[in-house]
Amino acid sequence: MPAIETRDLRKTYVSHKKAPGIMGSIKGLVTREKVEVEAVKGVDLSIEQGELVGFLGPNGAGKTTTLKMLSGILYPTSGEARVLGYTPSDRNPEMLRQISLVMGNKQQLWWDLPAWDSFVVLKELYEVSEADFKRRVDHLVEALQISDKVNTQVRKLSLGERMKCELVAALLYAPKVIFLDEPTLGLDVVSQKRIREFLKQLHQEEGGTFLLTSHYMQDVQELCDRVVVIDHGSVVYEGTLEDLSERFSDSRRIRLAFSTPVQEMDLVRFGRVVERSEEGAVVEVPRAETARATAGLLESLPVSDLSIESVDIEEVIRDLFERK
Ligand SMILES: Nc1ncnc2c1ncn2[C@@H]1O[C@H](COP(=O)(O)OP(=O)(O)OP(=O)(O)O)[C@@H](O)[C@H]1O
Repeated sequence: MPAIETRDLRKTYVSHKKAPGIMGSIKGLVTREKVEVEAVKGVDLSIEQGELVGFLGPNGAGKTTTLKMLSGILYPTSGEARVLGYTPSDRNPEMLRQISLVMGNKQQLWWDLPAWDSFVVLKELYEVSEADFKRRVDHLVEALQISDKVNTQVRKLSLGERMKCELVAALLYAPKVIFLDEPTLGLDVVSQKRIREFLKQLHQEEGGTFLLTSHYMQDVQELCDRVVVIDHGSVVYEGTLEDLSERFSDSRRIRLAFSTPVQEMDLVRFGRVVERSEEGAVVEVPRAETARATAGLLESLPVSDLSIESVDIEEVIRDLFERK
């Protein structure tokens, strides 16, 4: 049985538009214009236990809405969702004890208390035994290198330190399914890297099921075996990042090393020059032209080494979203 499964999952938000000003408020008491936003439009997902899947999409694609439906925060408008065999919107306590949602832009820790106090409250809420709590928190705090921070008021912590404490809070009851919505949002590169390494280690050690959204492609590249791309509420791709690049990239990059310097004008006839130095260059060519351009470069220039690369995955995804 997959850990996460959805069939034709849909969510339409309904709100009411109010005209500006006092007159608008008064008018709104009598007539209100209804506005509907179809945030998720028939999403089918199947994620096996132990998978670490990246959930990608541009702003407003419907990622957070999907994660909220999967964690039982929002009711779907229609369709089905199953997480560990439970229907999330039933909010069965057994399911809630086995899942966790971490949101980079929301916090569950009390602002005015040290993180440790929040951990203790969560321990009671999730009925974690004293021994398990101690073992688990010690392990998480050490892995995230925040042992000297957990007794400081949360509002005095840096963004990265706070996020690490949030992760401890979300994981202290050892959930089996973890939804991570932008866990590295706004963090400096060092904290981002630490969190990535931590998640990788946690996944290796415990083999939980992770569904991760991130706008940082490095998070996705380093962590996820598989990605699901959503746009305007619908899934537009499901598979590996390599296949995504194969399918949606129309070009290839030819990386060259030269035995003697080569001028830019000698390169432009083969394709777009992306980089050039005394020692080498990178030329981007249409995918169908790769063989011809490679042969031409080898024949006419002092090439000492050559390799063909796919275009950076970040660019492929940006292109994919823009194309849509
Ligand atoms: N409470 C709400 N009421 C009305 N519309 C909403 C509400 N929450 C989200 N939306 C709309 O639903 C759509 C999907 O939003 P959602 O937050 O799920 O996207 P997202 O993919 O997580 O985006 P981002 O990457 O920017 O976080 C957007 O058009 C958004 O404006």
